[in-house]
Amino acid sequence: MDHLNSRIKPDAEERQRSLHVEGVSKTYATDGSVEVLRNVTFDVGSNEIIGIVGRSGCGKSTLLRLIAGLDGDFTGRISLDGNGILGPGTERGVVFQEPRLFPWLTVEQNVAIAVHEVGIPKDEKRERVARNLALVGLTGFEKRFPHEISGGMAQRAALARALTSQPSLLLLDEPFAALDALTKMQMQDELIGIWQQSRVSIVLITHDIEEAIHLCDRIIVMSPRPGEIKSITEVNITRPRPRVCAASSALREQLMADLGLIH
Ligand SMILES: Nc1ncnc2c1ncn2[C@@H]1O[C@H](COP(=O)(O)OP(=O)(O)OP(=O)(O)O)[C@@H](O)[C@H]1O
Repeated sequence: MDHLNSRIKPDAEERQRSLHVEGVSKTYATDGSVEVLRNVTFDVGSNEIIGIVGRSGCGKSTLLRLIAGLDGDFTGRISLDGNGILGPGTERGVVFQEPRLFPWLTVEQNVAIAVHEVGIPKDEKRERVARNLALVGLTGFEKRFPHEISGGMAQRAALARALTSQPSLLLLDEPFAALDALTKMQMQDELIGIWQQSRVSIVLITHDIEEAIHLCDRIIVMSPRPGEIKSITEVNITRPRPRVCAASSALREQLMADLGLIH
């Protein structure tokens, strides 16, 4: 990893490792051979929020799908808490850009899906669903159907569902991209509150540099064709983070340069 600048090198020894991604490469065989990821290596520490930013098509969603266990066709190694990832599992919660709620189920039933198959007593299931709905601010909306709530509330329900299986890692694929600017900022702050309470590790994929700076402990910039890690940058801004400050402006400029948007 010599190409990574020392200012941005993660201090892996000091972090209790949660997710370990090592030398991951991925080629899609559809329509010829497309190399989407090349030799991607990074760690996510316990309770850490890692952001992944990169231009459209650089393989961010593909990488998230591999970590989620939705696609096992890759080379390299991905492990969580020392266990190799062989498929989807309850220790990983995933939230996509769209909430993906079942329209015929209530908010509460949609969230309960996460613990449907898990062998835990009914009372505990009910308690977990209620606790996570409260955590995302949806207490009182349990009986509503998805068409009876706003986009922000639907995304909160998706977050509650992802948290209800008590994952050690949350995988968020542009979770706020479809929301209006004000709801998005509110949800970002709420996510920090949820993270502080649940102490889950988070991998956040985003197009939004400001969002990455506001939320993440470290930010990975990926370069396209094939998707490779260009830089990993530590965000040294104390929480609660101001939306605008000298440090965030400097970081924004650096990330834009890493993305090739400015020279
Ligand atoms: N199932 C597939 N078969 C073939 N090629 C694919 C498949 N899925 C994705 N790709 C290609 O892989 C590349 C990376 O796609 P991916 O969705 O991972 O990128 P991304 O960085 O998440 O993009 P965006 O920011 O636009 O969501 C793209 O060129 C895409 O066309």
